Amino acid sequence: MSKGLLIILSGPSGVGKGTVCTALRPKMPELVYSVSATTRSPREGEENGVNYFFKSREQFAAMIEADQLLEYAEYVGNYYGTPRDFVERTLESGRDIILEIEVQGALKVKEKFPEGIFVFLLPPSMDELKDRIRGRGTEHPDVINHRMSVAEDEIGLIRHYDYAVVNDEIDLACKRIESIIIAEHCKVR
Ligand SMILES: Nc1ncnc2c1ncn2[C@@H]1O[C@H](COP(=O)(O)OP(=O)(O)OP(=O)(O)O)[C@@H](O)[C@H]1O
Ligand SMILES: Nc1nc2c(ncn2[C@@H]2O[C@H](COP(=O)(O)O)[C@@H](O)[C@H]2O)c(=O)[nH]1
Repeated sequence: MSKGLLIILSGPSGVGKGTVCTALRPKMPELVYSVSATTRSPREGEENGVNYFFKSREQFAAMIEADQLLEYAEYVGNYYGTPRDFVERTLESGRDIILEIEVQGALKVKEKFPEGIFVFLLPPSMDELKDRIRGRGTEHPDVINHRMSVAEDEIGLIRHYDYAVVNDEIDLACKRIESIIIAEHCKVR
């Protein structure tokens, strides 16, 4: 049996990665979604094991020490990482898996899995990005400013990705990602 595809979806905070993944689920029910570990506090409505595995800094450090993370990064004051076992088992079973992660982590995945499919989600404009992250209403204004300043650097690393997808309209962005995955399955390897 051939291995599944590893799809990495990155892009600046607030561009709509989570929204696009949620919209993609009913369209691509066979696609598996990786749940990350983080030291960030849960937002209202977020559930442990569903949105993230919420960890203390000590617990996260223990996961690093035990080599349980495929990649991890510190992002705007918190740690985020991808549990390794789940990703590896999913790929071995022939299923495709998508990681929704920030850019430093994506570049670490690329070192280990250069055959991964690296997709960068772009906002229609930087003003729209700021409106989206503000409009979500989940972060303190200082954190929004910090995330926006990181966003410029993140977009500067787009050359390391295989595909750039503009998230102008959610349905269109989903279709573009769906088309990329279908095309990657048709690729002669
Ligand atoms: N195409 C779109 N048009 C308008 N609003 C959008 C679009 N996509 C997402 N949004 C809105 O933008 C906000 C941020 O989206 P979302 O939380 O999915 O971003 P994210 O990239 O996952 O952010 P983070 O990296 O911080 O987790 C949400 O309020 C969402 O409803
Ligand atoms: N390197 C990783 N980045 C991750 C992971 N899981 C999520 N993220 C990214 O962190 C930022 C902030 O997320 P938020 O939920 O606090 O808004 C965002 O870009 C996520 O995509 C991970 O496992 N590794």
